[in-house]
Amino acid sequence: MLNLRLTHEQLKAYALAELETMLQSFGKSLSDFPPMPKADASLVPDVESRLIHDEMSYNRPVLAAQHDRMMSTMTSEQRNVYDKIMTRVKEDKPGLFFLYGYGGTGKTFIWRALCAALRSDGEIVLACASSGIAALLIPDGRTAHSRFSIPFTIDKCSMCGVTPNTPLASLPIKAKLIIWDEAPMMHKHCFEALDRSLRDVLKTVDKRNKDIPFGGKVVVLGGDFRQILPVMPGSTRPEVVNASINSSHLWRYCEVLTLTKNMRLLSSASESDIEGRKLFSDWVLRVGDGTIGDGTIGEINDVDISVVIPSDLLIPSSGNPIASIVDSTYPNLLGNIGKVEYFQSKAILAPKNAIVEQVNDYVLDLIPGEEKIYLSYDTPYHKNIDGDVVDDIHTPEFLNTFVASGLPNHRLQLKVGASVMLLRNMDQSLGLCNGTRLIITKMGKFVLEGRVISGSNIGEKVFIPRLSLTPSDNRIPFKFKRRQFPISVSFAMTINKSEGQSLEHVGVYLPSPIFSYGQLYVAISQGWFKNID
Ligand SMILES: Nc1ncnc2c1ncn2[C@@H]1O[C@H](COP(=O)(O)OP(=O)(O)OP(=O)(O)O)[C@@H](O)[C@H]1O
Repeated sequence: MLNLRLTHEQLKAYALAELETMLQSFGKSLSDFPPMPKADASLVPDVESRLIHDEMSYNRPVLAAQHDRMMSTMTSEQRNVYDKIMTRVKEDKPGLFFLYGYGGTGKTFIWRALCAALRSDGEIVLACASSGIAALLIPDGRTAHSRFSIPFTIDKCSMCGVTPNTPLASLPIKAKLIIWDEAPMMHKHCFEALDRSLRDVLKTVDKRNKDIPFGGKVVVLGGDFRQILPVMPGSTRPEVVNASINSSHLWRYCEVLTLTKNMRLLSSASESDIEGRKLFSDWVLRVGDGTIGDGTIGEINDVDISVVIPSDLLIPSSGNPIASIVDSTYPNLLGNIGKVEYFQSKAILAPKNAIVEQVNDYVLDLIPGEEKIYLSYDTPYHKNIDGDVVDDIHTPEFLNTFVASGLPNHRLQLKVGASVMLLRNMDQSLGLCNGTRLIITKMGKFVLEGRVISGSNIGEKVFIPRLSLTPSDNRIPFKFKRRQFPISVSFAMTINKSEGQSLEHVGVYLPSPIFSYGQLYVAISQGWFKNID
């Protein structure tokens, strides 16, 4: 195609067709975004056959070989789980499972084995996870929201964007298995919305499906309830518990499968290492179970308690606690600036954003080189939440002061070599999800260049543009847009943000009490050993 010459009009037509193709795979169309022009229908491939083709175009012999390898190392406990799920799929019977296991027990290993088994046979598996960062670990995993078009504002009557007799409906109809990892962190209404939508879609195949959970599909949820439950700002503990999947009416149909053997521990080389890791891992589990602290067990731990951290895990402070935790977590920092493998597995975790910012500012000051400050452009929406009242009473200066979860700060301070984290899902195929970490390699005026240090595309060079973002925090009573790079500096991060990150060398900085056992568990279970020198 060296001599291919396209006119401006032809280029425009192909670009619109490409955009329409992408939008259709998310159940949307250019016509949903006026005043965008429409695409020429003859240039847009049939969406249904394309979606099916995409889910079946795997290298089947390669997957079959991968599957054989995995089966040969599977433990008997894992084999039991695998067989239960595969038998249900082969029998073509409905099934709802929950695969429960703490970090390192091989849940992802099971997802990979199931995907390889079915895809190498030409079957469709829809694999997703609650967060983008966990979705990257599953082969062709997507976030649950994008996979099933789950609405972001959800209630007990919500439905997903997958509706009967639409191209998107063809995928769940043909799928043999649906996998949903990190289920405990998602609100039960998301699962219930999918349940209702699948019943609706699958009743077009057989009327009886409307009375069967998830329309009769085999659905496997997975995760660890010790970790952080759905994040609901301003909610009480009972409200959060009531929002989690095991409080849903669907839970009574769920068969719980359990993995208990920590496979990450067992990959150790020496006996003494294994012993040390086991002791540490037992302590972590006792924190997760709430059976540690003040010598009490169970219910009493509902109130404020103090957990004694073993003295060999504590970092002695030289008088400046931030300097001590930075030295301990990032030894020889200046000799390793820009090195992907150095930053890949390290982070400092803290319970609150304000503390995280103090640590990040400290580390940024240590790094040599020019510092750039990027200020956001904040504008009010001209309509407020309730209708069409002009909402210009909020000045840009006032909007600049807002700090909200998932929203980059108005003032972003960066240097080449800084470790940063994406705050939005940008491009799953490039591994750019909410939570992906990068090292900044160039700072342009309109674009940042970085190298990926976490997830599926480690080492890849990527470009990050500015985006217009709206805070999703509904405690802010009006709407505004912030145009800024969707990142935050991530030498240190909040414990909530660290969930799903593959970290091995973690410093936990706790100048103020932690909110919950779940948070402490997530923080300390990130490292696989007391990796503090
Ligand atoms: N049967 C097995 N044979 C070989 N390696 C295994 C096996 N099971 C698990 N592993 C390895 O053990 C490590 C931990 O497993 P995996 O990531 O699947 O656990 P997980 O439960 O998903 O953990 P997390 O919740 O922390 O992501 C991985 O490196 C995985 O490849």
